[in-house]
Amino acid sequence: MSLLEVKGLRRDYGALRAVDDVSFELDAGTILGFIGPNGAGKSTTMRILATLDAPTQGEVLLDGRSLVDAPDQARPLIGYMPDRYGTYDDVTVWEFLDFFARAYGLKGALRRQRVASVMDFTGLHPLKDKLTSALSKGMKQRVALGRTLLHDPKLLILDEPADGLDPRARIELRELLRALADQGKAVLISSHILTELAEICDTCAIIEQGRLLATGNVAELLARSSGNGAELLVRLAVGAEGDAAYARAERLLLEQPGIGQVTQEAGGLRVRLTLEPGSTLAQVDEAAARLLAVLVMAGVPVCAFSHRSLNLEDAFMTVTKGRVA
Ligand SMILES: Nc1ncnc2c1ncn2[C@@H]1O[C@H](COP(=O)(O)OP(=O)(O)OP(=O)(O)O)[C@@H](O)[C@H]1O
Repeated sequence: MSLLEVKGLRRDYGALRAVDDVSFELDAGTILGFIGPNGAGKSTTMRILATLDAPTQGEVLLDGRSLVDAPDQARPLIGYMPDRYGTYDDVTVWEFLDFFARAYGLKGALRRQRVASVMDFTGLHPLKDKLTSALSKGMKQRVALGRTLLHDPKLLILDEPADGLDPRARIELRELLRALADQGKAVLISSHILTELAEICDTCAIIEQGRLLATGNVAELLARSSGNGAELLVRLAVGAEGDAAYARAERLLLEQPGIGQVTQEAGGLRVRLTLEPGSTLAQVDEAAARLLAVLVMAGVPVCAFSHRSLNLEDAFMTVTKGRVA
């Protein structure tokens, strides 16, 4: 049995169906990325899972018990970080965490121990006497994450926690989330930053206009949505031949197996290579090498050739059509 089971969740706001028949499961010790464009229904779903809103229809089981019927019993198991979190300006980091630890009902030595352990885990100890207003965005976000951990919840629901963070703070957040999953927590994280989620998550769920379009691990999503493949960039030293060299290269490429699309751009040719679903990265590399050999042996003046494997962003763009509720 999964820690979290979401079954046929629906949320209507008047005539608008913000969440439409959403079902998924999340196991302890795993991270699920919830991906979707603006207005897709991510925050609405997360608010329901955090017991801050009730579904129009559907069921959510947390540790086997209905979160919809008994939200009070579920709350101690849940840590929720909304997309807009506040920190009070005139309190220190320690005061902020201690205040919320009291709100969670933690008392005496246990409270002190939980606040200290959360500050250790999030690396906030050196900043404990600093005013939260004086912290950087990355550090404020750590304080907010620390707040959600004080009562040691089993399920973490984090709504766009990486939004607005610089690359270093994102990497640090990623490491913290992985450590939390290793401790056995189930983590649900939403984001627009698709490539970030690919590195962070065990599985992903793509949502658009309230409906789940695809779920699975990143490799499965790729295989299902676009097939394994790569995008090649080919630049030519055209010399006297001019644009005819590009036309020649394009014709040659389109004759090769697995080439679905070739577009000419200012920087060269952008080529979509699609392999059998389930192909390995090594097979993608080999196919790219074969194409380069074909071009060179045909006398095409290739001066730059690069390829990148398709990633979650490509899967997302293929699966969603850019529709926003
Ligand atoms: N309280 C509300 N009343 C009416 N409509 C709402 C309410 N909350 C959300 N919506 C609508 O429900 C849809 C889903 O919104 P939601 O905030 O869940 O999307 P999201 O995927 O989190 O988007 P974003 O990435 O922009 O935060 C949107 O069309 C939104 O306008």
